[in-house]
Amino acid sequence: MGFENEHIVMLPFMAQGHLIPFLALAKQIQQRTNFTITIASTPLNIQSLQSTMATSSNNNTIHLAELPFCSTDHGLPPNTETTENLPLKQVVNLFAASLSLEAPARRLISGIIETEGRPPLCVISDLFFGWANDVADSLGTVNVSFTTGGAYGTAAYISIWHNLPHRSTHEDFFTLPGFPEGCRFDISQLHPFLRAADGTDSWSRFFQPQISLSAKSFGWLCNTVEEIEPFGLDVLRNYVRLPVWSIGPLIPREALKNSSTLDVSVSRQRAGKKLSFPAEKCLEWLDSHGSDSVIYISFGSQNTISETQMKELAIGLEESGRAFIWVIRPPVGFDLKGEFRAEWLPQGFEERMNKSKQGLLVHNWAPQLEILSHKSTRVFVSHCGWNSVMESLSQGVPIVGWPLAAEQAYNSKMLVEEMGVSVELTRGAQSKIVGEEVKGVIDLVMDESGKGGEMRKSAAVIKEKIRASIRDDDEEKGSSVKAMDDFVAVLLSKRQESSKSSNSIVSN
Ligand SMILES: O=c1ccn([C@@H]2O[C@H](COP(=O)(O)OP(=O)(O)O[C@H]3O[C@H](CO)[C@@H](O)[C@H](O)[C@H]3O)[C@@H](O)[C@H]2O)c(=O)[nH]1
Repeated sequence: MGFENEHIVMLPFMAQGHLIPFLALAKQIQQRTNFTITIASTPLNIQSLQSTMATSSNNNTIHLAELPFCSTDHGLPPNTETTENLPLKQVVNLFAASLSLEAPARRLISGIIETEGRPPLCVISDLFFGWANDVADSLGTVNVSFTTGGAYGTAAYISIWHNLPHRSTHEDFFTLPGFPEGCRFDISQLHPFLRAADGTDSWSRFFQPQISLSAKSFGWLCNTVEEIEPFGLDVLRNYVRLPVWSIGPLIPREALKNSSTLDVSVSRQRAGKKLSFPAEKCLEWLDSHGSDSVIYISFGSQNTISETQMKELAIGLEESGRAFIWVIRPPVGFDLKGEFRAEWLPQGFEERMNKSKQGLLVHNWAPQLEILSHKSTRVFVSHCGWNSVMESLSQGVPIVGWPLAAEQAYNSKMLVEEMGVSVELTRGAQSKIVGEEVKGVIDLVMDESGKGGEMRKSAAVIKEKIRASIRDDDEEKGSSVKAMDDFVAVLLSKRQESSKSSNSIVSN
């Protein structure tokens, strides 16, 4: 049986922070093995992936398949198929709606079996799609869960959902099953939805069963690197008791070379996004600033901060006198797709920043990886979404954390305590923060002789470890390359075993 004819079906959750690494994973597996990959998602996500792939080469064996989905059937606004632009309180409806993909996914895989005469080698499903285990199992294949988060953050997040540890503490902190006793988590590191969770609310009703089902998968893939998260991987492996292959970073290889700035076409090949501001202009703006002088600020694809916080962040940035690029969206409580209003910022802020060239406000979406890889970028003020973390560290850029939701607070904790590459400015969209504190943290991280210099050195070490993990030459293979090879070999030997046993059943 020719292994080159193998087929893998991928089922990503509907969010940019998941679709981007899923597509990168598909490309990596495809380039390494020549397998056929089918990524299946809802129609609008498939359209967006299609436009992404139209700009990149070498994807002739990555197929896209639509799974029928109508957002209004699930109480979501019309044409809403991702978390982007969806207020956080409605994101839970999208999670619940994702359960409706089980039946079409099953039909899709059955169709593949009919055409190819055998089941796909495996299904790779999002960690949040535990239902894919049952689909794979009943159709004669295996499901592998892919966490688009890091090991530490994922371990903390799943343990919190399983155990709801805050329900049994009266303190401001809690310990977490799976983590050593001495590793304490603060109640403020729980998003208000999680703090209110008691097992009967709509978030718990989705996460608890889906994560438990994913813990029954054949194994897990994790978008991290063995050498940068030894502790997190230990905790995760002990907790799920499954093979966990760390195959990150899922970042275009062009961004991991030692040359300088990336070509702007990379962002078009990643998100299929229409950049609201020409990417070339961002890079020109960065070119006009000195090396290591610019602060980059972004809260990912789906989070935003409050109006008061936005004003204070603006005040702090202006008073710091430092150059910055800020990817800015309407604050919490406003239509995220709507026009940006100047009243959300201090009076005359954007004009002053444009005129003095101190700051560039990019509305909605920026070419993030290109900005991070530019020599002028010095530090990233980030919500600590895992893709942002990996992108920043792969460029040796230290982080100022402002975690907002999901597992971001645990990513931030790990960046501070385990890696020493970050300081946390504040957490949540409800915290009180004043401009002076923002300025204080900026001064701290820009100071090369103190904390800022230490963070930068640690980030440079992590960058080298990330780059070494993808080394793939005759002398040496990096850990992520070995993990990917091992993952594929294990699946193929499972396939051989099952075809041997079905042959022996036939001959008996
Ligand atoms: O203006 C922008 C904003 C984002 N991005 C890209 O979009 C992705 C954003 O991903 P991430 O940083 O992980 O943030 P989220 O979109 O918030 O990601 C979700 O998914 C992640 C992976 O599971 C989780 O770690 C986060 O908590 C969760 O919110 C990254 O690749 C960015 O480069 C851009 O290119 N331009």
